Amino acid sequence: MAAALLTTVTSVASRTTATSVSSLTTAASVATLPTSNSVAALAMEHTCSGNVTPLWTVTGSLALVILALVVRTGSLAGLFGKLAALVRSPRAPSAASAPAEVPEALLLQEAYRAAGGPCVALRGRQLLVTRLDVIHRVCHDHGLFPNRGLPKNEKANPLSLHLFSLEDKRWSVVRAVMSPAFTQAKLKAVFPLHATGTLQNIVDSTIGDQLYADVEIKDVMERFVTDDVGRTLFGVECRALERPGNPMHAHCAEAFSNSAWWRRLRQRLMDVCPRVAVHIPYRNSTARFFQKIVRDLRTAREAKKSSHSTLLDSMIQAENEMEKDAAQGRMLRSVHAPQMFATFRAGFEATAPTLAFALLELAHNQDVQRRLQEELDLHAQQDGGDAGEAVFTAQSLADMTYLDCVVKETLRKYPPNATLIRHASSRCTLPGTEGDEAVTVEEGTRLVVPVYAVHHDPAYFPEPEAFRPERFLPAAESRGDSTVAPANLKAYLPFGLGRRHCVARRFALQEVKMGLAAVLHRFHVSPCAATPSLPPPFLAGRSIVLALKDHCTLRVSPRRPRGPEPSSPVSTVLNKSLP
Ligand code: HEM
Repeated sequence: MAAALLTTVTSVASRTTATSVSSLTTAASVATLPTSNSVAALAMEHTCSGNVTPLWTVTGSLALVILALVVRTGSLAGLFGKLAALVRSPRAPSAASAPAEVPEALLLQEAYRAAGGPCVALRGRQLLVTRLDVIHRVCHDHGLFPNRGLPKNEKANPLSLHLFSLEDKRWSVVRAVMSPAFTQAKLKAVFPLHATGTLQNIVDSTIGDQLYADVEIKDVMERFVTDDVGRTLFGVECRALERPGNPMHAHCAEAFSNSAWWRRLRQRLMDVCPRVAVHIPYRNSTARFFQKIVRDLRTAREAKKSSHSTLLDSMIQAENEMEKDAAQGRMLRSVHAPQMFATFRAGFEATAPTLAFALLELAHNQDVQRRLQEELDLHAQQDGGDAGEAVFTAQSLADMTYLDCVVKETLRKYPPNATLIRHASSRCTLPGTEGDEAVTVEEGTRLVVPVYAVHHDPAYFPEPEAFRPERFLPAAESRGDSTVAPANLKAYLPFGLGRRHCVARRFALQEVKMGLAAVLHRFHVSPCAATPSLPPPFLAGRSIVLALKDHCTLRVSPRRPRGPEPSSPVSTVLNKSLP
């Protein structure tokens, strides 16, 4: 079945474009390279890999860009100044390792620390919101700050129609359709489908007969979440764990990478001239890839070959219910592929890094790892099996307090979405507090919430650079450990706030816990010569996502004898369409 789906997905790509197979190979080869951009950068920088964009579109767009820059800078000299700045930019390839390369989260942290009031003006029409009460006010005021206001061009990039960038009415319709897919009941139903058995087997086979193996854990986790999201949310087997370079994984990796020059140019132009930047055409084999998969899945679902109700089922059902409102039905139909793409990419950009950061910390903090493994062993026994398989029920996962603390502490120290963004829909005033003057916010201003800086503020989380899961223990279980004061928990924002908070929060937590439990119940992790020290270097660039700059290699050794291989619980619904 693995090979079958792989062939399907490849054939989807190969029918799409003559060059897409080789482009997938290229994409596969960058799958383990440092990445950049974000779920949100989906909106800022919707990237697609694949076939070569016609020369005339590139030329035309460049001419347009140059013209717009001349207009904007006022003169040719000004334009050359801007271009020189672009070339000197820390993100230009020639300056890839320039010392000036600072991740955005750290730049915002500097501004946050230096701030004297509740807001600090940033470049362009942006305000950094630094005070907690103002942050909460902004994020909860859906009337004044309903959207993120991210630049987009839906025509040039059909994948941009995902929930993160949708606005107003379209956002509320799609959000209402997606939310029920992440209820407690739905998550319980998909519980047995998590790809944890495959994850254990892959690590196992990497170690083979040796005592240990040095494993690039970031790549393994990216492939795990690709398989996991495929199974649990879409009912498909992606087999990314078994087949590195699998097209689904490759498309996500390529979309997340910053390797193409035109993508870097577009990204730089977003700073200077966003309205022009969004007109630089996108390559869209990734869009066609996801559109084709959605079509195939739709056909399979209609023929009732589905094994369980998926996120896509919810979307199709909602679309069918919109018969009375044809325009809305059409709108929903047009957003299936973007949601699917964004869902896979969110796993890639948020869930997988969380797993990698957690394992990196646990490798460096052996006492924390030991305590967590004691808890895992205890619950595995209670669940009736300790033969080397991670046997956890939904209930035992919910009962593991220390696992919960480890995940919370990981997300505090390394919030994958290191910045929240809101866009002022009209002119308004944020009332001053604690003696500060009120701040007037002009319509169209972007409000920036520096989550990373808040999470590292010792006023809320003492010794913020220490990895101390105990700080999140419930008071009754803290055994004298100092825990976060309830008032300071308002500073904990890994999934955002208000009506635009992460729609998949519960699912993401379940997936991270399942992944961690699977690895640590069976294996022990420790640092090796190639392991990054703490804090690890972060990827630089204009991105709201906090990502590891380099590989994350850890020494992994088995804790006990290995168990039998589990079989797949998911019917491969794409199977019939395979050659
Ligand atoms: C550890 C994993 C994850 C973290 C820490 C995370 C965090 C976030 C954050 C901070 C936001 C912005 C919230 C705001 O602006 O207030 C967000 C939005 C979003 N996330 Fe997640 N996320 C994670 C995983 C996922 C996954 C796996 C999915 C998809 C299945 C997902 C789908 C989304 C969507 C669609 C939005 C936009 C929501 C909207 O605008 O209505 N996230 N996420």
